[in-house]
Amino acid sequence: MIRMFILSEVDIIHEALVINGAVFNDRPAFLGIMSGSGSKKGMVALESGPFHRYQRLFTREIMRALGIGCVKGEKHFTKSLTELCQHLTESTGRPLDARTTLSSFVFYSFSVFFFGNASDNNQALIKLRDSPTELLHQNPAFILASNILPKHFVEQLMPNKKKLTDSFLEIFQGRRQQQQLKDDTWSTDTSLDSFLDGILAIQKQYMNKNNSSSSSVHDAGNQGDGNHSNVMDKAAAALAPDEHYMQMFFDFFTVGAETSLVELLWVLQMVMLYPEWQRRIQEELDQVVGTEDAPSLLHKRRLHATMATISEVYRFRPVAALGAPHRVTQDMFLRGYFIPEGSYILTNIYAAHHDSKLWKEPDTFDPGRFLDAGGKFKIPNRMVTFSAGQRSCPGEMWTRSLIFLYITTILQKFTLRFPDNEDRPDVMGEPGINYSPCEFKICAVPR
Ligand code: HEM
Repeated sequence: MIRMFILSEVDIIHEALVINGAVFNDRPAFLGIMSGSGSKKGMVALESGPFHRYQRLFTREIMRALGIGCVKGEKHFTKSLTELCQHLTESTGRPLDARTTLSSFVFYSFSVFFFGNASDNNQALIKLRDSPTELLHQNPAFILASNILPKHFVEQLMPNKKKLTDSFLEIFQGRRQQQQLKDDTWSTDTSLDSFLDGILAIQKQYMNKNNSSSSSVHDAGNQGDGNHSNVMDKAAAALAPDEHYMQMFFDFFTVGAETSLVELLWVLQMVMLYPEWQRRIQEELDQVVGTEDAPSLLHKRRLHATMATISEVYRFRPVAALGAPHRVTQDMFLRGYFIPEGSYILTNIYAAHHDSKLWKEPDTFDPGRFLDAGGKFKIPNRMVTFSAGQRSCPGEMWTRSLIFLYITTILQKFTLRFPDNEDRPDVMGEPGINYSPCEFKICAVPR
């Protein structure tokens, strides 16, 4: 019998995933079956240990080199934001389905970040952009079936996965051919265009190991321990084949693009349900950014109501409400409870964010809780929207940039309203693998 424990308070989540991370950060095997990867490929279902550490290290290094979370990384969003504003302008205030409208732009931002311009001519990715749900959506029954059916049946149930990973491989190999023409000094230190370029640099570093004594993934992971470097080298060797990277791309796409889209939809819905906060955001955008310049991450520190509203949505409606399952690698006591080896752990992020010991009136949407008496934004430190510890979300900075830039760019130019004569969506949303808002329509009225 496998036991499952659900952690529902921020301190306990922290104690398990951060302080006792070595024991609490493995994944249950069923996740590998669900993602079609097994526990030795990709990132989401990967067993804990050196492979996982190595992937996290180079992911962090590539994100840093791409400037994700800083002004340098804003370029990944520019084109999709311009096209979105054009689309909203052309809609002339007519009701638009929020999900259908936003999804293609968010998925496009995602593919630009991942593949740069290399994605522009790939048919499968163009299709993904045009109808993302068609490619990524899987029947929920599949999740149950994947636990009991043999692997080749599961693959037949996931035809979209094959389409997607084939297109990733095509882009990957095409780009590698182009990059092979470049000289050997090309690495993650040089300016990268996309996550894909970062992966190619990592592969090249591995192949040219003798030249990799300057800043490299191996150095980044080496904390003065010769054995550590050795272990990382072995992990690099095991992960060198392309198929590992294809599964990693697949994991990032399926986990990342949908979750960030859904969180963005929550933010939009909340500013429409609470127009007083929408007005406050617009007023401060007018003061701080004006109407001519594009909002930038540099403005974050001066956009207090904006930051407070986004943070309150992260608290109030965390899209990954139950996190992702963990597996315990040895017998353990946590707060007096005995947790046997092999137990599954879920983090109830929703409950942690609605804990009345930490939050006054937790079921009320109130961005004001993140503002001090002078109206300045107070950085929240009791939230786990992106989880915590070695398995915490590697896409956090990308998502935070996306949501900030989308909300500020849209509200600088448009006022969002529900269509007249239509019921407001239920703020409780819809439960599911992702905690999503109910369907709603947007009227974007130019300001
Ligand atoms: C609002 C958007 C997002 C939220 C709320 C979110 C939240 C989370 C949470 C709660 C986890 C589970 C962590 C754990 O197991 O303890 C997770 C894992 C993960 N997320 Fe995100 N995520 C978001 C967007 C993204 C994006 C954009 C990407 C990709 C760029 C991404 C990639 C991943 C991956 C690969 C994992 C597995 C990490 C591992 O097992 O080491 N996520 N995310």
